[in-house]
Amino acid sequence: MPAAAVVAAHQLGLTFPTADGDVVALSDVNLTIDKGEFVSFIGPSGCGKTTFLRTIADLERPTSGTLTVNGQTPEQARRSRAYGYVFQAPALYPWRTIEKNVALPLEIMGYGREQQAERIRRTLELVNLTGFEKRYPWQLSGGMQQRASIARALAFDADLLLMDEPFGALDEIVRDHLNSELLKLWDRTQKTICFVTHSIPEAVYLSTKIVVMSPRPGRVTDVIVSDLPRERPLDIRETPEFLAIAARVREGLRAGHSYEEAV
Ligand SMILES: Nc1ncnc2c1ncn2[C@@H]1O[C@H](COP(=O)(O)OP(=O)(O)OP(=O)(O)O)[C@@H](O)[C@H]1O
Repeated sequence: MPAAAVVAAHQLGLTFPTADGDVVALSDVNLTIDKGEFVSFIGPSGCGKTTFLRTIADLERPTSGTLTVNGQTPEQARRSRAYGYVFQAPALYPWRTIEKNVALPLEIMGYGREQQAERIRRTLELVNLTGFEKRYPWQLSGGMQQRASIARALAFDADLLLMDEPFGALDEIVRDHLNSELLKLWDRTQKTICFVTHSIPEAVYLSTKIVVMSPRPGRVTDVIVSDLPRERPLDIRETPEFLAIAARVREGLRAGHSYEEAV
């Protein structure tokens, strides 16, 4: 029997009631994410990217359809610590050192001191922050802080990593560097990654699957499976294969009339 999909959405809908009427954040979303995939969600502001991630994380409840995470309800998956979450801002505690920030979920989950130390060592090594254990967040660059928050999300070995525009606030050179590091990390750890972005090149560079979304109502307008090789040097972005996928993403965004509508 094939293993259950890591994420399976079927006719998923989520409507927020507001003072100005209902906001349909997600409408009829059908999507399957298998183990080891790197899936990017791209689309203009308000198309439901964050809401979809938050629904996987059980931070929002669907109002119609179904969503399973590792074959379980999002609530069961949350209780079994199925995922790590990385936010746009690093969200590190300024009064804690880097190692103490990474230790936080481990403390909450009751890991012993030795196990904590081992996991901190391993995850800081994965994000190339060995040697920075005793530093405070403000002593690190923005890119390093974001790597520390990725380490924190990886510390308890969740197989699923949810990343909401983790590099959106960083300059392009740092972002390029972190993108190629993230791909290596993904390759080494075999995690399943859901990644929200506004950047077409970032989505194409990172993903095995690109989910194009459109607002009002928030919906999926295209799902593009990438046939780029797993090994991706940064200059792959100049190849015809890469540009063809980028063109299809752009086309999908245009087809949703995303940028023509008045806000
Ligand atoms: N708690 C809430 N209450 C009411 N409306 C909400 C709530 N959360 C999100 N929305 C609305 O749902 C829609 C989808 O929001 P969401 O944040 O998922 O979009 P997004 O694609 O992630 O946008 P961005 O790129 O700006 O982060 C938007 O219209 C938003 O205003």
